[in-house]
Amino acid sequence: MSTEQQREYDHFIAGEYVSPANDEYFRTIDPATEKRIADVAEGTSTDVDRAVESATNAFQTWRDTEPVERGRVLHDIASAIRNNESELAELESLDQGKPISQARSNVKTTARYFEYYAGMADKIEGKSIPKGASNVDFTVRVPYGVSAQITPWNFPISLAGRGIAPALVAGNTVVVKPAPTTPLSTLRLAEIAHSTALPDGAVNAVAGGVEAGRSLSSHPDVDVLTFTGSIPTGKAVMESAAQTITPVTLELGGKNPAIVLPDADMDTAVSSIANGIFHNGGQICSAADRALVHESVYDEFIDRIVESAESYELGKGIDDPDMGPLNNTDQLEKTLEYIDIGKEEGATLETGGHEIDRDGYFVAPTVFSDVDHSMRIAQEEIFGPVLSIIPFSDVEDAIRIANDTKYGLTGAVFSRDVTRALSVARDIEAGGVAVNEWFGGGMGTPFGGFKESGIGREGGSEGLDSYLQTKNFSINIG
Ligand SMILES: NC(=O)C1=CN([C@@H]2O[C@H](COP(=O)(O)OP(=O)(O)OC[C@H]3O[C@@H](n4cnc5c(N)ncnc54)[C@H](O)[C@@H]3O)[C@@H](O)[C@H]2O)C=CC1
Ligand code: BAL
Repeated sequence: MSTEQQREYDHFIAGEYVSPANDEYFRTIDPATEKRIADVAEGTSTDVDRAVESATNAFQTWRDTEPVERGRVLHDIASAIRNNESELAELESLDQGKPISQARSNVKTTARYFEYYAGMADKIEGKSIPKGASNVDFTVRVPYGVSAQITPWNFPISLAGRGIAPALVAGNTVVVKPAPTTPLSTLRLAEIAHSTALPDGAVNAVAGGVEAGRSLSSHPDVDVLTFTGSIPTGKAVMESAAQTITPVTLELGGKNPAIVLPDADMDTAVSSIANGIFHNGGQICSAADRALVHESVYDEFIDRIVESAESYELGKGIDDPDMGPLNNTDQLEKTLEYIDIGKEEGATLETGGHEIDRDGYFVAPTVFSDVDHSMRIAQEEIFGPVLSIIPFSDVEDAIRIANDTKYGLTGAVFSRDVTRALSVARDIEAGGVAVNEWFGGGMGTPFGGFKESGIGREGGSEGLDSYLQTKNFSINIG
């Protein structure tokens, strides 16, 4: 299959492509050209019912598959992903807008999730509880059943892999609903997963938007839910899940602070924060949204980060620029609106601050300085290439500003004095804090938020815990 040829995508249910129940399709377009890529099945509650039923049927077989065999299948899925790397990366770059080299890296990351969790297949252990000579008491860890996964459009394939791999290795089956503006790579991922010995129906993908998402998150036969996206939709998903007491993992937004202390290595701070806010066009929950910079290095930091922002080349993903377009019109409008808000609030626009005059959803890398932390551009998630720089004179003040939002996802501290950096990092209220780098995580790193940034963790062994429940056995041998 070539991305040039396939112009219509159906749901992937029970091991095959299936037409939508109502025979309706929506269009996904190339955000760099605004031209149609493909028509995609519009998921309704009937399609979700079929997918959940398929996952329920496959659960019986998959749960009883030997753990070591489940691990082998995950390794095979990883190999199949690697064998299709070019096609998947092209699809992702076209549909999402990101530079092709970054799309390739995301596909490799997806394969790595399957490899990482494959190794855990035969290491899912319970424990024994000492209760004396007349009793044996132990726990086992068992899958929930059907795992529903609702994914966003910023890292479509790798976030699908981050959830599907641990769900499968634990013995669950999956229904995944990708975002409507980036459905293609997830549908292909489901197909590729079934080119292995995975039982038909163990991974189902239903395309669509709010209706499909709502049907899935409120489905009575879904046993565990994973959602990545906005806080309002996360709250709606949690409310749905509450009706059936379904456990949820929520990975929501961020307004992440990077604190630059007076003794920071400026090369490291500038390059890390520029990458932290402009990578993927800033469409990352863990982006470096706010730079809190000590007044003694404030002017130097601004000059250097502006120079870096202005060096970014923008273009079509397939031409591998530094930055692609934003993914969709809503995100373009939201970003431009926040740029206007920043100007109205009185922040100083240092560079960027405008749409690029060409087809597609391109916004210039934007830097605001003299931002007061009470401004909306310092409090609300923009999800675009917009950096807010806030000066500080006292480190206690910087920590207070860093924590004064409803979010608590990530943060970073830049200083040559690692002890000092760690003591500041200790006081930042976030699920993950880096020192002298941004995006420090990996497969084994638990990722998730404090406060309204989410519930639960993804990645690492904590990411596996989300897909396992504990069962206790107590045996009287007295
Ligand atoms: N934490 C993160 O990584 C992400 C955060 N966002 C934030 O959300 C903002 C808006 O982006 P959206 O795509 O509109 O986010 P969203 O949270 O509405 O969408 C995320 C996913 O949820 C699905 N969905 C939408 N409404 C639903 C419902 N009622 N029940 C179940 N599923 C539903 C969508 O189809 C998509 O698959 C962005 O500007 C950004 O601030 C967006 C994407 C990823
Ligand atoms: N595929 C990204 C843009 C869109 O379909 O709306």
